[in-house]
Amino acid sequence: MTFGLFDILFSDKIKDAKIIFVVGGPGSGKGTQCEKVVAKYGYTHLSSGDLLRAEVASGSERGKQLQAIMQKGELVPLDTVLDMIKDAMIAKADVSKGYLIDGYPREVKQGEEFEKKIGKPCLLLYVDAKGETMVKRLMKRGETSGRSDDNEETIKKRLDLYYKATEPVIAFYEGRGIVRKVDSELPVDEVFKQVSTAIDALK
Ligand SMILES: Nc1ncnc2c1ncn2[C@H]1C[C@H](O)[C@@H](COP(=O)(O)OP(=O)(O)O)O1
Ligand SMILES: [Mg+2]
Repeated sequence: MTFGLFDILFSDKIKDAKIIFVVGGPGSGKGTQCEKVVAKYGYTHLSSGDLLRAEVASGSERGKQLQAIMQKGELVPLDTVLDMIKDAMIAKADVSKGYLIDGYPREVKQGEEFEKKIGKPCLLLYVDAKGETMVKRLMKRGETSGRSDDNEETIKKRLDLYYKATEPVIAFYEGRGIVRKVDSELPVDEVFKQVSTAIDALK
C-alpha cells in the first residue's frame, strides 16, 4: 500500500475529529438520532445510504448500477461506499469536530477497510430495536419516504442481511470496549438521552 501526500494531509486533518459508527437494523432509528446529535453537538452526519441514494438521483452510470443492487436489498461493493464516505469526510474536514458514520460498517470487513483507509472509531452507537418494531416503522416510513427499498419484500431481505452480516460488527467492536447500546424501543427523546450520555462520556 502506498500513501500520497494527499492521504497524509487528510489523516492529519481528521486525526483530532471523533469518529462514531452508528449501527442498527433498518428502521431502528439511526437517522432520527443522528439528526439530533447534529443539532446538539454539531457533528457531521454521513449516512452511507443517503450518499448512495444521492448518486442514484444524479442519474450517473454508477448510480444506475447502485439502484439495481439496493432495490434487491443487497450490499453495494465495499470500495464504492468507502470512497464516497471518504470524499464526504474530506469535504468537511476543516469544520468538523466529529463524524457520525451512519449505516456503516454493514459487515466486519467494511470496518476493517475503513480503519485502514481513514481512521479508528472511538465509539460504536448500537441503536437497538426489535425486528417487529423495525418492520412496522419501515412500512410506515415507506408510505412517504419514496424509498424503493421500503417495501415488505425488500425489508425482509434487509433485516435478514442485518442479522447475518451486521450483528457480527457489533460483537467485533464489543471486543474493543467501544460499544454503547441504546434502547430504541423507547420514544425518540428517551433514546436521545441515552445517546447523549454515551457522547458526553467521550474525552
Ligand atoms: N424511537 C422511535 N420511536 C418511534 N419511531 C421512531 C423512533 N426512531 C425512529 N422512528 C421512526 C422514524 C422513521 O419513520 C422510522 C425509521 O427511522 P430512521 O431514523 O429512518 O431509521 P434508520 O435510519 O435506522 O433506518 O422510524
Ligand atoms: Mg437511515
